[in-house]
Amino acid sequence: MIQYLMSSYLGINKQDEHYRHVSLVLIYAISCVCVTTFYCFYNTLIFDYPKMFLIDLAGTIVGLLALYVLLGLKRIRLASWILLLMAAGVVLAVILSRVNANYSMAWAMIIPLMSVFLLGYLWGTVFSLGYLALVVWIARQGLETWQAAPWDVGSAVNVVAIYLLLFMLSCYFEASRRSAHKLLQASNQKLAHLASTDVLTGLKNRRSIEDYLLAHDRQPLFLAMIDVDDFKHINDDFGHNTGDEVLVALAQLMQQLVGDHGVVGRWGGEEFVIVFDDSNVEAFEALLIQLVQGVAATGFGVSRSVTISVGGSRHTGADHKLTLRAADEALYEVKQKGKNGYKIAMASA
Ligand SMILES: Nc1nc2c(ncn2[C@@H]2O[C@H](COP(=O)(O)OP(=O)(O)OP(=O)(O)O)[C@@H](O)[C@H]2O)c(=O)[nH]1
Repeated sequence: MIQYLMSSYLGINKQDEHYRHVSLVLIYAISCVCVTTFYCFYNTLIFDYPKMFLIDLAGTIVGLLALYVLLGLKRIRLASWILLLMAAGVVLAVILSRVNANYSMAWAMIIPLMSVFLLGYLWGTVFSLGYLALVVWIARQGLETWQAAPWDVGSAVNVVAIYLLLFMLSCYFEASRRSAHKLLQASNQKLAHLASTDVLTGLKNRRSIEDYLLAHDRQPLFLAMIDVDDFKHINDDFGHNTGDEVLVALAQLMQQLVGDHGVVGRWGGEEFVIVFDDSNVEAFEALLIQLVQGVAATGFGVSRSVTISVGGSRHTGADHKLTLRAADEALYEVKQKGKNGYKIAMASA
């Protein structure tokens, strides 16, 4: 339910940096409403206590207000403040009530935890320390609640020490939560990069190119399939490592020629693909000529000419697999006709 409310009202999902913080605020607001509503019934139907009923009713109203501010107005910080002030008020009421002499101060200990979790370090610290000062001041006034544990130096030191310890613990957990989230985000980014990049050339890989085509399914584009001619001979004559170096150099050259007019990817083996971000066929054809001539004119450090065959097709967004097939068929025709050339398929997909 929490997940559903968070994603539909606030657009926050589990990967979001603020997920844990906001879910805590939401859980807290819902719990407040549930508990105070239960006590509203309890203090009327089971144990008739009109004064407490009114207090419980006020708690329910404040809880609902916090929920509205959080989910309706999307004001997370304001909702956090409302909830924290409500908790601080309840704790003060407990401390000031004469009947709670034995344990009244114990309740103050939830404030440093709640303030850091709900408001973050800065305001959590300000609120927490301000509240500690208020509690100490109340204790110093006597107020007839402290006879059971007199407010002497010893008790003051102990209360302050426990309070600060809880405050530091909450800061520690908040810090570790944030750094764990940062690490997770960094490793997710790294994984996403690895999953979409070709290890040898650093170009986009096949999956990434297909995602790119799917993401541009409404925009007319051109696509080119490129195959290095007789690459097997380069490997056979100069070795696999040199073959790799040629592929890397080819990737760089193609990226340089395409520039920011499109994206270059490695389809697999000695096959590359270019998605040309323009619907102008003349510009696309000019690029293919540049590619074929540019590769043929480059040395690549091997005593053998390196050439490419290119098949192009228009992608209108219908089905990128059809576009790829059309480009592949055009490429096959170039290979059949003697390689080192290009062809643009007439049919478009
Ligand atoms: N060095 C290197 N070679 C690769 C890599 N991937 C595929 N190859 C080689 O590329 C060659 C492709 O050979 P073929 O499919 O016969 O194609 P080709 O020799 O280019 O011939 P045509 O396509 O007809 O021009 C094979 O020898 C593969 O081993 C790679 O990452 N590095």
